[in-house]
Amino acid sequence: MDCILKVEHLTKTFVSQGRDDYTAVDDVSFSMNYGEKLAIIGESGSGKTTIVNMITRLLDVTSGTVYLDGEEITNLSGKKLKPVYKKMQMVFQTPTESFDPRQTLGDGVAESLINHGMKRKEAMKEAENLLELCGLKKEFAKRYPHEVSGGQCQRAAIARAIAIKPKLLILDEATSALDVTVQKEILELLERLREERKMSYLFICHDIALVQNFCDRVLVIHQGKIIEEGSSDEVICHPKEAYSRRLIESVL
Ligand SMILES: Nc1ncnc2c1ncn2[C@@H]1O[C@H](COP(=O)(O)OP(=O)(O)OP(=O)(O)O)[C@@H](O)[C@H]1O
Repeated sequence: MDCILKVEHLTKTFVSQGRDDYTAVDDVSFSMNYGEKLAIIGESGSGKTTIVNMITRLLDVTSGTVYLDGEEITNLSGKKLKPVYKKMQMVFQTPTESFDPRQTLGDGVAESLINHGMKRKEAMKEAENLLELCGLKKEFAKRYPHEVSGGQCQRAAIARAIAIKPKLLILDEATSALDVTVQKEILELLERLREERKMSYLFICHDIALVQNFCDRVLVIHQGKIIEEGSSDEVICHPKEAYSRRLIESVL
């Protein structure tokens, strides 16, 4: 298989007592090539995070199939997910919340290396190197999450996500909280890592300019369905669907 990620007929229906069933994701299929930068755009509530949560196995699928690097991962759980998370990592919007406040950033980055078999001393050294690679001085390894800025914490979150050399990074609004300069630096860092490590990026993003400048391809989601897909330039400059046009006009 020549794609890092392939999802087929992915569907999620939320069933809660006393409420009507709600299908948040409805028969979504797409694939991503190695080294590709794909964006999913859609208004709030359209199902983007639900798709990501199913891909990352934070949420069970109602139906459909997920393949990562040629292997089906749809129903894996527990220990079987360890090799999956070696290939796929996530970066979220609020990095401060994803680090343990009682641990230094160095400990946070080293943790995943230790979990994957590296000795602690070696992992701490590697954590410093990773922080440096992500544009933070080694000293930041000794700082706690509340002692750094949002942008610095996001760099540390990227350092942690790339520590075990994943092939796919999923970024859910990962640069939304950052100012334009920091955002630009982080995107440059991601591009460098992509070239060096052939990584693929799945972006969940409201920032159309970022999608156009950074991503190769875009999926437009409306009410849980893909309603349009194509190259970033095609979809953003010449959307075919009225919904895509409205969405793009509303955020530009
Ligand atoms: N656990 C749940 N139970 C019931 N409905 C849910 C649950 N989680 C999400 N939903 C609903 O599913 C729909 C899709 O939500 P989702 O979080 O995937 O949207 P989104 O596109 O990521 O939105 P945003 O851009 O605001 O993060 C929403 O209508 C949401 O209310």
